[in-house]
Amino acid sequence: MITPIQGFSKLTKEEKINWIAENYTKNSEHTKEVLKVYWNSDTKLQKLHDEFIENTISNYYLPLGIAPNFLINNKLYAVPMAIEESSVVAAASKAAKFWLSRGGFKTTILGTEKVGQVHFIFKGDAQKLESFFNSVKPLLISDSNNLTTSMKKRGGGISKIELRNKTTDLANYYQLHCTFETLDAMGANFINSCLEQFATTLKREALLYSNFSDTEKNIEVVMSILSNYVPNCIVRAEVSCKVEELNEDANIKSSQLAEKLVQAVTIAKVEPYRAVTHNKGIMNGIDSVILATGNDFRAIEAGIHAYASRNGTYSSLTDASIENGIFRFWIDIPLALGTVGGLTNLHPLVKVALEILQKPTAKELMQIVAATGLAQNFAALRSLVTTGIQEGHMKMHLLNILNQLGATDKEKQLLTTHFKTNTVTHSAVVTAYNNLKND
Ligand SMILES: CC(C)(COP(=O)([O-])OP(=O)([O-])OC[C@H]1O[C@@H](n2cnc3c(N)ncnc32)[C@H](O)[C@@H]1OP(=O)([O-])[O-])[C@@H](O)C(=O)NCCC(=O)NCCSC(=O)C[C@@](C)(O)CC(=O)[O-]
Ligand SMILES: NC(=O)C1=CN([C@@H]2O[C@H](COP(=O)(O)OP(=O)(O)OC[C@H]3O[C@@H](n4cnc5c(N)ncnc54)[C@H](O)[C@@H]3O)[C@@H](O)[C@H]2O)C=CC1
Repeated sequence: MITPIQGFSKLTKEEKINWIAENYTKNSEHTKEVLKVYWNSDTKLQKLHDEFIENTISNYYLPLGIAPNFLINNKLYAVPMAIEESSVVAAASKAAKFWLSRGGFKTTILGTEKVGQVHFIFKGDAQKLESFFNSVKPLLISDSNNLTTSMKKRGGGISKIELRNKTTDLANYYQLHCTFETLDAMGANFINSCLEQFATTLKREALLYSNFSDTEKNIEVVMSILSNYVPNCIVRAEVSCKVEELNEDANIKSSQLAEKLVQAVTIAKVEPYRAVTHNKGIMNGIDSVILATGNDFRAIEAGIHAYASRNGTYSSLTDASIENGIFRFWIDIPLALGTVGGLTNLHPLVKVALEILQKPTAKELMQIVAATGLAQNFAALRSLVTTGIQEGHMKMHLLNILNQLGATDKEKQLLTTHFKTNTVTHSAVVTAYNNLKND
């Protein structure tokens, strides 16, 4: 029987591995071997990775691929993508190549505002709180000067602090709703440090405020934390061309393709079941660049899905139109990204990815990520409304199936050739593999 363990965090890495392998896996020697195969032979590099998180036992690899030919605002990028799913990098590459000869992607930063909140309980007169807040506001700013000096020198810092009365949602609930400019940093640690200082000042000054009653003096701060919902940290990416330029696909007229693409987007705007999958396709592109560049994909995912629901129903992140013979396809997306801080200056592969992207600022990275998400959606929709998704996706997935079957290099070569002219399905690959084995 497995029993709980005390002090797991204090064990050495070797001891942790022994404990987990012996208690939770059938063949502990095999488990230990697998975990160790993934260690880096460079012990210094391995130690760096061990120290990124806690209780590390091994590394978890994801492939890093490249989608070339992204023309974004007339600058040519090769986009690094870290992802486990076949056909995603191919799809982004195909879409980038398609738009390369049609003017490329045009992107615009619509805002860079980050948000953080001090959530607190105040039992008393809302108007007195308002007067107190107005008197204490300069102190909130000046008490955090030591935290904000460098950011201000760079051109950023605290943009605004507002008092928000939320008592109609929850009794006695108020917020300091604060906005920040964090430039090339995602800003979580900067914002959280500022908010915790605001909370300290708020509580301290309330105790000294003579207009408050004893109850009112005791402001209860519940928590101080940034928000990952950043509807004003937004980038737009778009592509457009004459309808007749949508002319690469056999078996469909360009005008018909344009209409079907618009219909596909319209369905995803009105039907949440479809919108979720539609946006999943967009996130294939977004997450993989976020991961490759060492950004926080949980923060990005949470913020984007909240934005997709901002009108009360989960809806498409992309938009499409046909006007005056021009097909236009675009995305507005919230992205709080960093090109300094976090893992960005620590993880050697992240540094390479950022170098491949020509060492972008956070604003440039927002534009690259948005263009990749848009490209991914274009590729998926183009497949969905023409051949169906399986044709291209399964073509890319073929090697995974052959690897699962244990095919040799020679067998893979023969079967890849066979499937150039035959439809890939899981059962067709198993049959072809068995036939080859029995020959
Ligand atoms: C898969 C393709 C690209 C094949 O497309 P194809 O037309 O068979 O490709 P091709 O062999 O004619 O090559 C054309 C270009 O595609 C790219 N390409 C082609 N093959 C490769 C490869 N092996 N490695 C790298 N790049 C590749 C590459 O850019 C290449 O140009 P080249 O490099 O030759 O100058 C196409 O069918 C496609 O775009 N399909 C969409 C696939 C997709 O969206 N996958 C995501 C996973 S499915 C999903 O999760 C999302 C979804 C679909 O549910 C979202 C939604 O519902 O909206
Ligand atoms: N809810 C969330 O999303 C939370 C996320 N996090 C984590 O916080 C990390 C990101 O926090 P950050 O504060 O961005 O990183 P960080 O703590 O590494 O700080 C980055 C620092 O870089 C400095 N800097 C140098 N050059 C700069 C420039 N050009 N522009 C702006 N700053 C510059 C600034 O002092 C800035 O504070 C991520 O790892 C994230 O996962 C942490 C807590 C909560």
